[in-house]
Amino acid sequence: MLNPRELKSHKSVATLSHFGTLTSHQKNQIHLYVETLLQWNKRMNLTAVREVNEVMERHVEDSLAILPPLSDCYRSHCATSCDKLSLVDVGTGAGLPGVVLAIARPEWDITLMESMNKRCVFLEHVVGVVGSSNIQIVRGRAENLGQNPCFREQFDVAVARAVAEMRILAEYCLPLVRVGGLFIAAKGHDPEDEIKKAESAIQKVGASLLQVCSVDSQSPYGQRTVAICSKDRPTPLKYPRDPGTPAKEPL
Ligand SMILES: C[S@@+](CC[C@H](N)C(=O)[O-])C[C@H]1O[C@@H](n2cnc3c(N)ncnc32)[C@H](O)[C@@H]1O
Repeated sequence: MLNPRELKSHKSVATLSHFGTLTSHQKNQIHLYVETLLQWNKRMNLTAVREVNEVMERHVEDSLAILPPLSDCYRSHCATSCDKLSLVDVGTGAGLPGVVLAIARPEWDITLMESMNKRCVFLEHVVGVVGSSNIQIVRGRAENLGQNPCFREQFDVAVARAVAEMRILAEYCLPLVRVGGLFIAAKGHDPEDEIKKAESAIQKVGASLLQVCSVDSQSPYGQRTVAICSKDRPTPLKYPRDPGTPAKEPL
């Protein structure tokens, strides 16, 4: 079993700037999460990353790096504090960034949305191991859940990381966000072309692009950026379209 001392002895932990801001209880929860992820990864495909340090840098830091721009933008754009908010992580996979955000912000209500059953089984297990009571897991496709009144326009914030290109993400995520809320897409370096192509899709689902910001230029795995959209008006009922729509083109 990994313990915090073992992790601290790795050189690269010194560069884990966001992780360093967590309490020791939260760090322990992250260690349990990473350990369980790597154990389960031996028998199911959850991540291509195999080493603890790489999981910490690529996945944990990448997830935590979303928090400063999210909090800043929420405070300024939504004119309210982000002490309490509801957040949905669309296409969470192994729980990224959702589980990490739930650990870092135990006062937020986090919904993990994932279409693959076996990944949801892992999520149920790891949430129990970590002991986070602020997480709910919803199995299904965002396109279907976005038409369900239990989820449609119910969240203050939607996030997505490594799920699809921005045009597609706009249709998956923005119908879930309440008017006045935010959608945050975690992207790699140079997302400008992808974001430009998505402008019309973002507008069609009732939103606008607020900002694209670089969040961590120090990462050894390349620059991280987040694109932030604000939900300005209700999404027209025809969106999101059914995933079975024949020959569906991105918006
Ligand atoms: C490449 S993985 C990325 C997972 C995670 N967000 C991460 O950053 O590691 C994409 C995940 O999104 C899920 N997914 C793709 N399309 C989806 C949809 N329309 N609704 C819900 N989940 C979806 C897939 O099943 C997969 O687990």
